[in-house]
Amino acid sequence: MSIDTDHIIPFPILIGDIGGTNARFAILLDANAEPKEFPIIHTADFATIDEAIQAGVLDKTSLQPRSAILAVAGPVKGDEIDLTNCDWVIRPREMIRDLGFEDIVVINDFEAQALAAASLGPEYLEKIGGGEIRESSSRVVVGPGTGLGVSGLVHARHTWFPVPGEGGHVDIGPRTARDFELFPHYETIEGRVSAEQLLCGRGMMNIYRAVCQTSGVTPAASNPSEVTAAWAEASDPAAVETIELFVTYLGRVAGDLALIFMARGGVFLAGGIVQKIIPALQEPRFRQAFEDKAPHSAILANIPTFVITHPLAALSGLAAYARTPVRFGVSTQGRRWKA
Ligand SMILES: Nc1ncnc2c1ncn2[C@@H]1O[C@H](COP(=O)(O)OP(=O)(O)OP(=O)(O)O)[C@@H](O)[C@H]1O
Repeated sequence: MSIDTDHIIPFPILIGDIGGTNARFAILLDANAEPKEFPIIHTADFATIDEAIQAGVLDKTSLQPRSAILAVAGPVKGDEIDLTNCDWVIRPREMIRDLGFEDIVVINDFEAQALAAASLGPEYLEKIGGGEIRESSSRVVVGPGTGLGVSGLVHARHTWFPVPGEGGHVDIGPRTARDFELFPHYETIEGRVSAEQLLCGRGMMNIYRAVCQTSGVTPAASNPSEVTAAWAEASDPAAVETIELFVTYLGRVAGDLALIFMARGGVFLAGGIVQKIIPALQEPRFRQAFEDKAPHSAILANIPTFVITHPLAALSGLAAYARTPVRFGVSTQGRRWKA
């Protein structure tokens, strides 16, 4: 990985977190200012990202951003960046020409989550279980959302290096007697139960259907929010078991990822779903699954786990990077365009 030595990104900087459903924007006037946030934009309301930026940001302020740092769900390759789960295509050269930017950087949304995990204060972290952060040790971010995002975060030479990967697609296997009943009922991807098959919105429904099937009950909930609502009200035993299994599997996978990165700096759970099930994560089963890693249970017991509770975590990670890019080893090679 080669690191761009040209660290200066000129202010004011537009930062944007472009998800499948929502796009969130803010402008940073300078390195010390708080980001000026704009109302969340539904991607479906605009045909192109350029129109969304024009109407949702530029028309609403007299500030003219000189640069943009955008985080997108999907791989950043070439001069035309397609977004997963949304029709927008990012064409940085056209944005420079039509919207007046001088400098555009596009990174992956999970790298932005990793930047947040490196920079958020304790007021935005809900601790689950024991262990203490070891400063300057590696960290891991795991985020069940539309898919299962994973990123490592390595500290070296006074710099945080996000390590984007496809860790959400590792295998997950049965452990308990109940797992052995359920696993044959889980929908697979080409015959495989990958972590993402269980740990995302779609994955929650996969678990729920298998629980209903093996318990001989008709599913009452038809989407993840109905499952979490029924769990919160304790109105549907299958939904309650689904969330218990969801947090157990999340603990199992988070523990594996912590071992891989030797993440003594902590494991950070990101995304909208975990924020809705914090009480379930606070019950012992999440940490039990996380620490159940013989012969290394003692190591895991000392690794802290957190839910990121910041409502705009990716944007806050981008703001930290925009303020002092030199603190972060974000490779911009092939992902930066200048006028
Ligand atoms: N109340 C809820 N409880 C559980 N899951 C939910 C709830 N609301 C939405 N979801 C699920 O969360 C997933 C979306 O996750 P998240 O909100 O983290 O967004 P994302 O993947 O970052 O995408 P985007 O940024 O495009 O909105 C979807 O699968 C959705 O069904």
